[in-house]
Amino acid sequence: MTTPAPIAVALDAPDMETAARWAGLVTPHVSTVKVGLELYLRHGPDVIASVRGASGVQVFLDLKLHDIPNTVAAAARAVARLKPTYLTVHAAGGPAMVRAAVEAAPNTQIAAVTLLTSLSEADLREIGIQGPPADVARRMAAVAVGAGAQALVCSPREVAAVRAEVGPDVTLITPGVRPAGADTQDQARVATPEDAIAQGADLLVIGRPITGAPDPGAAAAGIAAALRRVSP
Ligand SMILES: O=C(O)c1cc(=O)[nH]c(=O)n1[C@@H]1O[C@H](COP(=O)(O)O)[C@@H](O)[C@H]1O
Repeated sequence: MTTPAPIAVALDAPDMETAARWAGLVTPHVSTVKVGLELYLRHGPDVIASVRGASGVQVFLDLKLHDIPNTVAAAARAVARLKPTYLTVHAAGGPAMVRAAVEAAPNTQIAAVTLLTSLSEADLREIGIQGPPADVARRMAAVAVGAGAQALVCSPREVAAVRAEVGPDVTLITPGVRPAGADTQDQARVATPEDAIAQGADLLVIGRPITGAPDPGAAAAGIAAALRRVSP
């Protein structure tokens, strides 16, 4: 039995049955499954037990909390009892907000999202964020880690810059991952799974390239095998 690959499969499904089926198919091959807004807003906490099953797979709860510190602390406390391995917040909420989440969920790694992978450089200019994405991601990363975040979410294009900023002890998580030749869909700053690992990512978030495949289990196994070839 090979070790599961450092992949979090984004279970962006319309219903719990589909999510649980995908989780069952990919779980032998990957370390983690991710529950996001669509599933959590539809089904609430029940979805966590459903995708976790009996497998012991790690659960990543991606709610991207972003509000005043008091509200984020209360929300983080409310989901901490579900024991997710990771919980996302937006780094742009600022240091007091990130710290509030960290303190409210001491047994969960708070993963601060630096800069959404769907934003292009033109989008960033339009919303008034100046400078190359790597510089912006580094600044966000430094603030979030200074506030106690144990993990960061960034594009694989910026993961090397973020690693240089925060050092080896922070878990770097990269969505915006597409196998060579795959459709990028609404993702703007992407790289292949092999490149993301080579640039220093610890955990790759991959959704539609796996869940949209005719056989999600085989797709996950294929990407896991490709990763083992670059990082045995
Ligand atoms: O926090 C995230 O997981 C996240 C941050 C980010 O910057 N970009 C991003 O795509 N994600 C999530 O990662 C997943 C990517 O899914 P695919 O584009 O289908 O591979 C989705 O569930 C997104 O919500």
